[in-house]
This record gives sequence, structure tokens and C-alpha cells, in this order.
Amino acid sequence: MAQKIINVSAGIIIKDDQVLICQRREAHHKGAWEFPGGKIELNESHQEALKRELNEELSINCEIGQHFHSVFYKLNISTQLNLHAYLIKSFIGTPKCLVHSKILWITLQELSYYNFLPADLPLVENLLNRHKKEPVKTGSKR
Ligand SMILES: Nc1nc2c([nH]c(=O)n2[C@@H]2O[C@H](COP(=O)(O)OP(=O)(O)OP(=O)(O)O)[C@@H](O)[C@H]2O)c(=O)[nH]1
Repeated sequence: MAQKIINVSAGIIIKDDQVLICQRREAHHKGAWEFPGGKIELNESHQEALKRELNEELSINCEIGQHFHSVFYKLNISTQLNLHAYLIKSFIGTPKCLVHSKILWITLQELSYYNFLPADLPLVENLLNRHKKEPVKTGSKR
């Protein structure tokens, strides 16, 4: 059976040692937490998609930084999710909650208290581990 691949870009936005997390509103995985972002459209780079999604979801204009982590997660027998997370170097504007039920700034240590989507767990783990070794910095608000 041909595999359907869903490519998604997500942004790790850190400011003043806090990271921005979003709670899903849609019926599917309603209430679960994720990083802002969304599906990469045809002919878009990961970065272009992320810049567009962060503008649509949070009304901020971002400079995308380094690749952070990619997760390849099997959603079901025929569908795979490729989730590509990038650090956000800087952003203009104050994030607004336009499509999620809630957005929150939390410390990296608090990440373990939130119920993230299953594909995000390696990302959360990576953020927690890296933070223990050396605080993750993504730049500052412009
Ligand atoms: N944005 C985002 N999506 C994630 C994360 N983790 C994860 O499994 N996903 C999944 O990736 C998919 C992204 O879809 P989306 O609905 O947010 O993106 P979109 O706005 O482009 O979709 P739409 O226009 O079809 O509604 C969803 O199936 C979502 O459950 C994450 O951390 N951030």
C-alpha cells in the first residue's frame, strides 16, 4: 500500500526562558498541546511554510532559525507524519491566539506537565534534555 506522507513544520519560540505552546481546538486530538505550525504546502520550503503558519496562527512575523529536530511518526498503517521543528530566531508582534483554544508561555521544565501530541514527545524530551545541559536560546523579540 502506498504511504501517505504529511509534512508539517513547527516552531520552537523561546523568549525570556519560556517557550510558547498551543492547545488544539479541533475535534481530533482536542485539548492536546503542540507547537505552533502546520502542514507544508506544495512548492513550499519548511521555513516558508512555518513563517506563513506562524503568521496565520499567532499573527507574528518570524525569522526562522536553526533546524531543531525532525520526528517521523507513523499515524496509522498508511500514513506517516514528518514533523520538522525549527528554532525561531526572532519575531515581530505579540502572539495572539487565533486558531487554538489556548496559547501559553511556560518554562522548559514545565513542558513535562502538559499533554502533548504523541509525535511531539521526542521533541519535548529533546528540549528538556538540552535545557538541562545548556539552556536553549533562540534569540530575542525584535
Ligand atoms: N502544528 C503542529 N502540528 C502537529 C504537531 N504535532 C503533530 O502531531 N501535529 C500534527 O500535524 C498536523 C498539522 O496539521 P494542522 O491542522 O495543524 O495544519 P494546517 O493548519 O496546515 O491544517 P489544515 O489547514 O488542514 O487544517 C495535525 O495532524 C497535527 O495533529 C505540532 O507540534 N504542531
